[in-house]
Amino acid sequence: MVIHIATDKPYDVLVENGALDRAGEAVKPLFKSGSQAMIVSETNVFPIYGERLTASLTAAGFRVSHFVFEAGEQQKQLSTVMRIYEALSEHGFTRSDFIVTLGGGVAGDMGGFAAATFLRGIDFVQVPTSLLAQVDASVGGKTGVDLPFGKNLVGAFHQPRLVISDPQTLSTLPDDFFTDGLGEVIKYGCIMDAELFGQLERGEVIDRLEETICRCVQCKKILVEEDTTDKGHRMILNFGHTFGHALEKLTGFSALSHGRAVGIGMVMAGEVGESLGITEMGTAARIRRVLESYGMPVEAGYDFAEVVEATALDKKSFGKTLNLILLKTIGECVIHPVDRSYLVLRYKIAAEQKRRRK
Ligand SMILES: NC(=O)c1ccc[n+]([C@@H]2O[C@H](COP(=O)([O-])OP(=O)(O)OC[C@H]3O[C@@H](n4cnc5c(N)ncnc54)[C@H](O)[C@@H]3O)[C@@H](O)[C@H]2O)c1
Ligand SMILES: O=C(O)C(=O)C[C@@H](O)[C@H](O)[C@H](O)COP(=O)(O)O
Ligand SMILES: [Zn+2]
Repeated sequence: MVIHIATDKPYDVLVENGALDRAGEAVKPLFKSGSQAMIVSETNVFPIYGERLTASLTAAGFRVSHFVFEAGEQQKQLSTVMRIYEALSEHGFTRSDFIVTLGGGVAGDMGGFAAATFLRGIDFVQVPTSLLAQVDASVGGKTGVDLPFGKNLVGAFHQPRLVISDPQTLSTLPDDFFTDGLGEVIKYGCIMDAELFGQLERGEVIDRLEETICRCVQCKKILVEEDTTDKGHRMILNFGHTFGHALEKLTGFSALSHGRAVGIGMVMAGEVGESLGITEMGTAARIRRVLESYGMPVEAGYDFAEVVEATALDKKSFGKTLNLILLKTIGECVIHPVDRSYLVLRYKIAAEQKRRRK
């Protein structure tokens, strides 16, 4: 299936079994013959898929090099980007050359950021290989890296020229990371696709993987086309992320992976929404149950005030006001501005009331 993303610089998302081996022919019409392509990938994925991707791009007439970094979120930082710049410089990359990111969201975000900034912007193509990257990270042009002060704090909007998603690559994805991808799938169900949420509750999505990937990309397409630079409605894609990103920061970007952190963040956002009278009662419990059914954690393990404090640099904050993404009900979202201190107070009162009711 091909999903067209009609942003200022439009592009296609190709979701197709076997697409990896057809990457060269898919990319060929987009770039001049003889251009250079650098595959930016990491130590788990490149050994499995690097050779096939290189062969396909070479057969299409491109000169192919690669940059491979140590896998993991902890490498999603500026020092790794610096090493990508070095590699691009050594190979004499010019503005007619391009990067091909191969891997999960880490390779995509960081390789995309290198592309956004090297020579003030060169093109890139995403070849996502994790569920999380196929359903979410490879689409929409958010690129960037983490800082010790917070998640994705340095970045740029830079849309890829093409996304090549091959669901067959998920056959080698470790179960734990597959589960992580489900965290973002659950998010799509929560924010705008109640039917998808129902499928998740009934345990139906794993047998319909290709359909699920396309369904999530279709949701993201709507939001990215409407609000490419994340100033308005696109912010709902951050449901669960305010608290999730805070938890990733508190755990040093190592102990808690993105999908799981977002899962806990969605439960927290559900509870906050209920305590503010915005979210239909029982919604947080539904999110909690669905996460638990896929073996995901649901408790933060931190005091609520500490988590709120760690949201200080959230990109949806304006001064002391934090734009929280809350649900009205499953499948329906609102952007709700709150004062941080009020949030802590209101949450404490609701928790106390809940404790007394028990
Ligand atoms: N830009 C966006 O819109 C966006 C959206 C969501 C998440 N993200 C970012 O994405 C990152 C998380 O992505 P992720 O979960 O893919 O993490 P990841 O890139 O670290 O990949 C997860 C793990 O799976 C391994 N892996 C990936 N594909 C594999 C395959 N096919 N076979 C074997 N191993 C494979 C990786 O080596 C890694 O160990 C976070 O940094 C998050 O902030 C970005
Ligand atoms: O594409 C978006 O918009 C998203 O918010 C998708 C999120 O799943 C993703 O984790 C994104 O990287 C969050 O970006 P941030 O800029 O809010 O850190
Ligand atoms: Zn996310």
